[in-house]
Amino acid sequence: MRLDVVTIFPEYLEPLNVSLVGKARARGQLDVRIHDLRQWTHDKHHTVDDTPYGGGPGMVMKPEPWGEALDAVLASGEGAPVIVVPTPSGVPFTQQLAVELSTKPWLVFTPARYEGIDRRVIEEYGDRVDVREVSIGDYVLAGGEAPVLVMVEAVARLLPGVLGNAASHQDDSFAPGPMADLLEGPVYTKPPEWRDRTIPEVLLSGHHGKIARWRRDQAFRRTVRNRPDLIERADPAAFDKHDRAI
Ligand SMILES: COc1ccc(Cn2ccc3ccc(-c4cc(N)[nH]n4)cc32)cc1
Repeated sequence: MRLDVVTIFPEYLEPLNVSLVGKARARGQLDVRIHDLRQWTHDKHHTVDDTPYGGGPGMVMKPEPWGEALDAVLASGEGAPVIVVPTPSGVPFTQQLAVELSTKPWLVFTPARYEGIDRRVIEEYGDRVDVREVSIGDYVLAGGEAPVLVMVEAVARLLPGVLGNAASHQDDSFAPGPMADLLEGPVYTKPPEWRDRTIPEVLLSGHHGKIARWRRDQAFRRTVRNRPDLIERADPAAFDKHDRAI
């Protein structure tokens, strides 16, 4: 997979050089290219913003630099990428969307700042390629770079061979399967006792059936407590009489 990011803060994307994504890049599983939007400005101040038509607070990112940048990026690769535009007003970024994006050969992220990008840029490229406006949550950030870090990590970990243990994402919360739409339950490791706190006996029993049932029970309880909305939207058939008794 190729990932391009166009930003006025290239240094914000440094975390893509470390850990899971950094290792995937080093192994050649990910081709990540970070571009400074200002290289496509032509004035001495490298201007990327201007006042909004119609008035209002803040500034809007000018279309010309983005147009030159995206033309250059799209011309530098084969085929058509999916352009992902982080925005508070986008569709929710979900595990399902992460899975879909992980199947694409090329993603181009356009994290903006100020009050966002001139709408005509979205329209221009929406006429040419698949453009997705995506929100990572119902809270307001100052720009799109943090959402890019979140989305890249969520997508990269789904790529074959990127996660060390292939099973690691198969049991994910929100992934299809018996734990679908349930939150993660509690996890434990050595030592067996820490500050007078011990491990639930069932986890030491070696009885895989009981352990699986206990883990699902814990996940169900945590979901009921922290995300009852996930229970309500789930298929009732997904829960047996034991769950319903909780
Ligand atoms: C209310 O309208 C606003 C418009 C823009 C902004 C600042 N800003 C500029 C670019 C940009 C990209 C993404 C996000 C963002 C995404 C999520 N989930 N929260 N915030 C915020 C962004 C604040 C508010």
